[in-house]
Amino acid sequence: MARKCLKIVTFCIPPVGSICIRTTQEIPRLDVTHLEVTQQAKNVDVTNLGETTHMDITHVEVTQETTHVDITHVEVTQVTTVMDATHQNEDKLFKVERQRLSQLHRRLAVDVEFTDLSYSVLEGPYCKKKSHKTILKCLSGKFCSGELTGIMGPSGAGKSSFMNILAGMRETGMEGEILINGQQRNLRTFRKKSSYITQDDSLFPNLTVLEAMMVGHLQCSLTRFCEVNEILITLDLMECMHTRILYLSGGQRKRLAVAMEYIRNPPVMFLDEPTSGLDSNCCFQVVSLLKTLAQGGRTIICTIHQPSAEIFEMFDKVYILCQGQCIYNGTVPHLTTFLMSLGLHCPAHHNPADFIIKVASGIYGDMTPALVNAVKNGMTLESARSLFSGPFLALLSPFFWPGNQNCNRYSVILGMQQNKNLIAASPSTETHIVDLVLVIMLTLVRFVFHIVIGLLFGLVYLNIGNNAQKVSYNMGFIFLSVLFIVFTAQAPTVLTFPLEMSALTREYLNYWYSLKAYYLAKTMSDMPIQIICPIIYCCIAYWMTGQPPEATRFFLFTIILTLTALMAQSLGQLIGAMCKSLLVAVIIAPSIAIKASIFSGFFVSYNTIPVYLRWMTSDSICSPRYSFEGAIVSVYGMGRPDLDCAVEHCRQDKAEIILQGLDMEDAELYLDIIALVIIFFLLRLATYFALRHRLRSQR
Ligand SMILES: Nc1ncnc2c1ncn2[C@@H]1O[C@H](COP(=O)(O)OP(=O)(O)OP(=O)(O)O)[C@@H](O)[C@H]1O
Repeated sequence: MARKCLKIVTFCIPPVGSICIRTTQEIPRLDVTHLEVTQQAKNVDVTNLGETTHMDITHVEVTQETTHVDITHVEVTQVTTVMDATHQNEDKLFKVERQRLSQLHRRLAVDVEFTDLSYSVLEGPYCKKKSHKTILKCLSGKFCSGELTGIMGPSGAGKSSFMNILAGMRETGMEGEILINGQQRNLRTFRKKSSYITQDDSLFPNLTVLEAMMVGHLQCSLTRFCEVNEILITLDLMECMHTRILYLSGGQRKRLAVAMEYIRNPPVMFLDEPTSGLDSNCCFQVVSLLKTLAQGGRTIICTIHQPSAEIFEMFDKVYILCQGQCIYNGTVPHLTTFLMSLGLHCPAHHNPADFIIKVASGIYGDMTPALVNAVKNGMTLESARSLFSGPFLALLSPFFWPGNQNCNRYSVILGMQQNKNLIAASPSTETHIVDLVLVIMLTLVRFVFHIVIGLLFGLVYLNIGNNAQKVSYNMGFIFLSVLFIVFTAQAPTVLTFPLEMSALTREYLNYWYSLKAYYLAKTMSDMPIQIICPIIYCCIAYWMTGQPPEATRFFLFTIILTLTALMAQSLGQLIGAMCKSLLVAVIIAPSIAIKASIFSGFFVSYNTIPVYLRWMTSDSICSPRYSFEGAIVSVYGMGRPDLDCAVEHCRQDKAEIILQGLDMEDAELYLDIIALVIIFFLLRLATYFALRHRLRSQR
């Protein structure tokens, strides 16, 4: 057992509670076997200026009554003698994690400083005048690189709002200053440097863990694969590497969300309650991962609800909120000291994290004004410093408060790392292609459905296409074909954006990709199915129902139905993009299609429609009027010869007469095609802007 003499510069002994010892040199994890102190103390906590050090002190002897002494040395032994098995395992795990993750490249150090930060929102019923509600009040502080900072506070204290403001997710209603590395925050640049992991860890459910990790890198290089492997091993996700996200447990999803951001390697990470819903072991894993990331020089800021004492100790700094105000901003070990200075004594063996939440919740009376004042008067970090009076300690004081030092230290170490390629090439095309492959079953169902309905219509309307006595049935077939294509193309796409909105918001606001890239990918990946399905349907139904056996007519009929599918798909996307509620989108979409069908020209001719409603036939861009007209003209127009008729003086054997009956004798097919193409592009454009507006309004 190696014995070592360490120079301890000082330690303070509060009347009750923990003892804080600080050393001048960097030491590895050590166990102190014997330490003479001057007053009874139950909990002993030792920290130093170097790498995090926890000393387990086995014996504390009280020899004299004083509250403040200088100690010149203390006897220590190397690690492992006192630690129990659990501690040993955790320590080992932590070291392995650190070793693994340290192999991944480091990023630029980013310190986030904020001064007099306030945030207010407008609230009140929709119909009445809204009033201002102040959620955050004059918050100031600095979160440094290399630190794991926890934002704590009772429910409704403003933790999430604070994180949203800091991360740049919200701007409206914000006042105050946010500095990044001492410079005014440029939101766009900062968002590229940071990532935000929301509470609901919105992930694309159909990807496997490995696919989710590989997204964004079109070349699946060996290095990339190794990096991903390392992270998955570290996060204990190897076993579920090929499991779809849909089936992951809550803890696995949380770890994957962190891992996915980690692979981007941003210098700043915000996490909204990363441990919510996790068991203690998972919480430990997640927080120790965050600690490791912080030790790699990143700025890690997360909100956390009542952590266990073990997890609480892992935070370098805590920022505690109560009613939107800061009631503590400092290191974990000093929290009890700070509270004591205000007469709040954390009971022995009591978790300080629980204690402060109880204090903030008013269990010990309304302490908020006193705490807020104490923070404003600099008593968080400063308060404990005041215990170390004397010129000698004043000289050494910069060494005692590693928070400030860390900022500089990591800045120096990491400042040389250039932030070259933070944003991955647009991953969305890949995401959606992978997504598409994964929903192959759904695609197959759609293909099969088009074949089955094509056959069904073909059998029901078998060979009626050239029968003059069954013209009305044939028109029914054409109208039903348009309606079938509209519904099958529109229904799945209505759900697309409402279902993906949270994942899209997270990834877009984290600058994984641009909205253009996402939207283009979405459009491109869906398009082949929307084109192939109508073609399959037409190949079956057109010929079975005995429509004119001419390649041109078949070709034009198919084009009209394909354009109809694309238009309906775009309309579905627009409805989905505009509706915040999935339920509303699902109700609105078929209602619009039904409304449009009335004016399609099948149920009622243009001249029969009341004048004041005629605008709906042409101006309503979602109307299948052009589709129906185009399909009818491709079948009955373009100088079609007379139809077969079994009776003499048949009135429906002339194609022109059929068209006249529908007020379509002057209809031009090319105009219908052009109209459908224009509507398609307009709807796509409108969808893009609707999405953009929705994403921007999230800020
Ligand atoms: N847009 C808003 N309009 C009105 N009130 C709001 C709005 N956003 C937040 N609040 C209010 O601000 C307060 C702080 O909310 P916030 O979600 O930040 O709290 P929190 O500390 O994260 O709570 P929890 O721990 O329960 O998630 C709450 O009282 C909440 O009702």
